[in-house]
Amino acid sequence: MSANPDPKTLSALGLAPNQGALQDVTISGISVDSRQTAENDLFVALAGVDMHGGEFVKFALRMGAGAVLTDPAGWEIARREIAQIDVPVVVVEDPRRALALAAARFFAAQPATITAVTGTNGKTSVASFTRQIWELLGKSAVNFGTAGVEGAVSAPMSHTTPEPVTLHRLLHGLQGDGVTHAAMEASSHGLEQRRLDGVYLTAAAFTNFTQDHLDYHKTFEEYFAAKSGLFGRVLPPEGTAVLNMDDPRGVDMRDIALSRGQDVITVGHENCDLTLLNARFDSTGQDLRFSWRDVVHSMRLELIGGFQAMNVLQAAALAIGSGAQAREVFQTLPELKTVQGRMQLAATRQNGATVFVDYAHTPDAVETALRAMRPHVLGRLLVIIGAGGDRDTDKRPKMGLAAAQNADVVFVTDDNPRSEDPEKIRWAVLQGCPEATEIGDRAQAILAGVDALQPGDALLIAGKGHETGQIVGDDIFEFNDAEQASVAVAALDGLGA
Ligand SMILES: CC(=O)N[C@H]1[C@@H](OP(=O)(O)OP(=O)(O)OC[C@H]2O[C@@H](n3ccc(=O)[nH]c3=O)[C@H](O)[C@@H]2O)O[C@H](CO)[C@@H](O)[C@@H]1O[C@H](C)C(=O)N[C@@H](C)C(=O)N[C@H](CCC(=O)O)C(=O)O
Ligand SMILES: Nc1ncnc2c1ncn2[C@@H]1O[C@H](COP(=O)(O)OP(=O)(O)OP(=O)(O)O)[C@@H](O)[C@H]1O
Ligand SMILES: N[C@H](CCC[C@H](N)C(=O)O)C(=O)O
Ligand SMILES: [Mg+2]
Repeated sequence: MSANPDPKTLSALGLAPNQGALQDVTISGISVDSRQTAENDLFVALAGVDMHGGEFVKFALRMGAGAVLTDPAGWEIARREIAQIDVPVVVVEDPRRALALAAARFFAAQPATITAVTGTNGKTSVASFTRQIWELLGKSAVNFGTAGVEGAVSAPMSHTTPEPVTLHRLLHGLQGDGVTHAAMEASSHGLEQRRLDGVYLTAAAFTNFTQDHLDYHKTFEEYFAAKSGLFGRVLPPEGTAVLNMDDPRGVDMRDIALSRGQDVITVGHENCDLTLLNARFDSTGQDLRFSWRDVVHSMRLELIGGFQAMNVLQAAALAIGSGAQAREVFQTLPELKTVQGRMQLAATRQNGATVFVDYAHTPDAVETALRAMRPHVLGRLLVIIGAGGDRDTDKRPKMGLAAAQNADVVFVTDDNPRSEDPEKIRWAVLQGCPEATEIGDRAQAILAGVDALQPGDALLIAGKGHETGQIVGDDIFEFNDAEQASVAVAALDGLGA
């Protein structure tokens, strides 16, 4: 998947040199980092958070760069530092967008059907459900984002939304592998930096908007503006916008989508195209009653948590908006599996009590996960929590409090103590939940939690989700919550359990 496609001219990439040597040249690759620039690459000098890529033009040229793309500030810096630039230079106001469009043209091929989802929470879940629906309809499909590439192709990824060269190399490779359908996550960083502007989307979804990433976006409005770019800029007018109208910002997104001439599918609890009318929860899932443009359907979901139903309906709407038949899409829903490490049913005791694993590692997430579980549980709700070392210390007692307020029984244990003294971290968590049982060893805590389960009870093991290691000092010990839950159930109920 890593090979570059055939070399192309700047003009074929939509780039016209206006500085340096004013001639069209053929480039063999595109690079945004001088350290990774190869002979005849187009080097793209971008404004960074700390420095400007313009400072590295001289190094990129030494590496053999065949052309440069930058903004006026980058050009100023480069010109100051380099006596004469003999390669063509393209100076534009928005080089990130020019890069995204050029990368799309350079790699040329993309799967025919691509959807993107933005929102503070639920992106990975909606993308995974969309891919699963397509697979159940017989398509060759992937989703990609925080959890890497999953589905017809598996690969790790370092970003939720990769920068354009990595993104289009991936899409080109997927198309070559016969993948026809891809569901991607659009992070607010990715949208702000125009990383996906060259992707041809058939449909795009908005899940919700709450506080996050204010370190990068500075204000709520900037953060919203980044997200709304998915509909205002990236999704073409012939695309379908799938919007969660339960979120107050859904109305703003709808105005933007309609002003661009996009089709809109609204999703929510009242008066929407796809309306969630009712849900009945039980120990392993929920029965949904929903309407699609006034026709009522009912369907079983083997998923825990009211918010998962909304994620599933948004995924269904993305599949419909990309051309699938609604009735066929709805028939796949009972087959959907939860996303790894997110409200994942990890084990069931012989007495019927259940054990779930979730990635909740903030006070808000602990509360959300426990509240979502409550209607599924006839008996008591037990939780195991811990807080990471070398991370926000302020959240520790708050996580303890969220656990105490929303669960009936709390165990406090270790979760990646890293360089810190684990006892001190547990002590801080316990300030919020003084009644909790403290068991430092995570495997022992899981065993104790599972042992305490009576018929009708459920246990949530929070914090590590899909993680496969426990970080202690500089060591990483193999550890997986779901695996440990199964081990504990087998030990207590016998191996056949
Ligand atoms: C905050 C942010 O998004 N930063 C991105 C940004 O880097 P930057 O602005 O800090 O770059 P810089 O270090 O100041 O350097 C400026 C430019 O000079 C170049 N350079 C630098 C040094 C050198 O020797 N030669 C050289 O050419 C750099 O490649 C860069 O283009 O531009 C780089 C190139 O496009 C990105 O790799 C980098 O992502 C960094 C790695 C990152 O971690 N981003 C995270 C925050 C991110 O995008 N996260 C979201 C998900 C968030 C979430 O939902 O949790 C994601 O989609 O993954
Ligand atoms: N629709 C939703 N509304 C509220 N909370 C949700 C929703 N979907 C998921 N969550 C919560 O958010 C957590 C992360 O879910 P998910 O990974 O799907 O989100 P994400 O947007 O991809 O997050 P990230 O930005 O970290 O990649 C889940 O463990 C769950 O507790
Ligand atoms: N990626 C996040 C999540 C950590 C989850 C939890 N297991 C922890 O180690 O705190 C972090 O590194 O802060
Ligand atoms: Mg994600």
